[in-house]
Amino acid sequence: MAKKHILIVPGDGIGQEVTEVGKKVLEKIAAKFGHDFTYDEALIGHVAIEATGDALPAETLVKMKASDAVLFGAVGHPKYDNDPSAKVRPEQGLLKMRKELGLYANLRPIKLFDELLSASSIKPEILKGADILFFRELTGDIYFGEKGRKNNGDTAYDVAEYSRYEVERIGRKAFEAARTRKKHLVSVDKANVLESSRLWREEIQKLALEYPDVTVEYQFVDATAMLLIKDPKRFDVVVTANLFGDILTDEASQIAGSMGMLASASIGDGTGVYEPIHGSAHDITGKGLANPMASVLSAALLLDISFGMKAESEAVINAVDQVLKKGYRTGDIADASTDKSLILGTDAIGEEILKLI
Ligand SMILES: NC(=O)c1ccc[n+]([C@@H]2O[C@H](COP(=O)([O-])OP(=O)(O)OC[C@H]3O[C@@H](n4cnc5c(N)ncnc54)[C@H](O)[C@@H]3O)[C@@H](O)[C@H]2O)c1
Ligand SMILES: CC(C)[C@H](C(=O)O)[C@@H](O)C(=O)O
Ligand SMILES: [Mg+2]
Repeated sequence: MAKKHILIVPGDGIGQEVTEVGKKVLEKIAAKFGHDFTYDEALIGHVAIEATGDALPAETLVKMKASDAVLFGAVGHPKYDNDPSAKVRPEQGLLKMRKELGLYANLRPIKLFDELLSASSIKPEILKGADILFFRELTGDIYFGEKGRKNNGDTAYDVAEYSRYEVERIGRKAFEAARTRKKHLVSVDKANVLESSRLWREEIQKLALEYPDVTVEYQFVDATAMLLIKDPKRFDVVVTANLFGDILTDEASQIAGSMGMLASASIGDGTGVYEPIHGSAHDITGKGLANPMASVLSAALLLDISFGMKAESEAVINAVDQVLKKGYRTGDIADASTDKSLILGTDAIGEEILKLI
């Protein structure tokens, strides 16, 4: 029996809807395996701005640091997306959280459940067996460099910056993971153009000497974008910078069938944060249509990585697999062959998952 304190941070839009299902899954696991999980909740994003004027209130950060793990939903609101001049924005809360908690490694597993082979727009024979683990650097790059306007506001800039230390620590995590998998690592950069990428490549090359058992392939990001779709099975572990990782993993979500299937773990030296890779999806908010599996699978990563609970984590993944095997789908992973009566909403498919844990 383990005692753990989990902070639930649903955020905005469908973040609220899917995180509720993720939390229920954690409650079910605690009941089934006899753990004592306690929960608290905190604000981030648009809902936090509305309540406090701040996208990451100090109280939320204090609660995050005091918890054993955080289950996070999403942030964002169309009000800000369509107003580039807004000074306070929901996404600032997410970025500040990552920086303040030192969450430099974002693990994004791209795992295709066999049942979803036909849900992807990529041909099944190209997809079958695809299984990729992305290591996206999360606290550096153009996201956190100097930014501003000059020339009376007519020119804008964002600086992409990496230190050797930042590349080395994410690189090491990726090499260690590659060792436990197929011993093949792809490092993605734009070293033919960017100085920060040239430093990235130098550091990965240095690390490679320490991991002679791992084969390293260096790719330029534009080629990776193409190869992911052409031949996803050629990838096993991928390590890349913050911005490239953001873009490539949304693309790679199509290998898994939908954004609604992709979970992630943001880890560093302190509390880990577990978050779907998708956003607040205001086009479907409030309609009960969101696929909660990314949140459920994020809860599985939380159990495995932060709590070392392998059996519990597998029980969650297995429940998702069984629900898919039974033919249940949310709209985003349904296809022309899906029996309409098996297309469920967020809560209903959540209930099916809970029944199988
Ligand atoms: N980690 C985060 O909090 C995060 C991530 C991405 C985007 N955002 C924010 O979210 C807002 C919307 O951004 P966007 O539209 O570019 O990206 P999005 O991920 O919210 O949505 C992209 C598309 O995928 C669909 N989708 C996403 N998750 C789904 C799910 N679980 N089930 C079914 N369909 C799903 C949406 O309906 C939409 O059509 C923006 O404000 C953006 O800044 C936040
Ligand atoms: C909302 C945004 C700041 C965020 C990012 O770019 O990191 C999102 O796209 C993600 O992938 O978590
Ligand atoms: Mg993203």
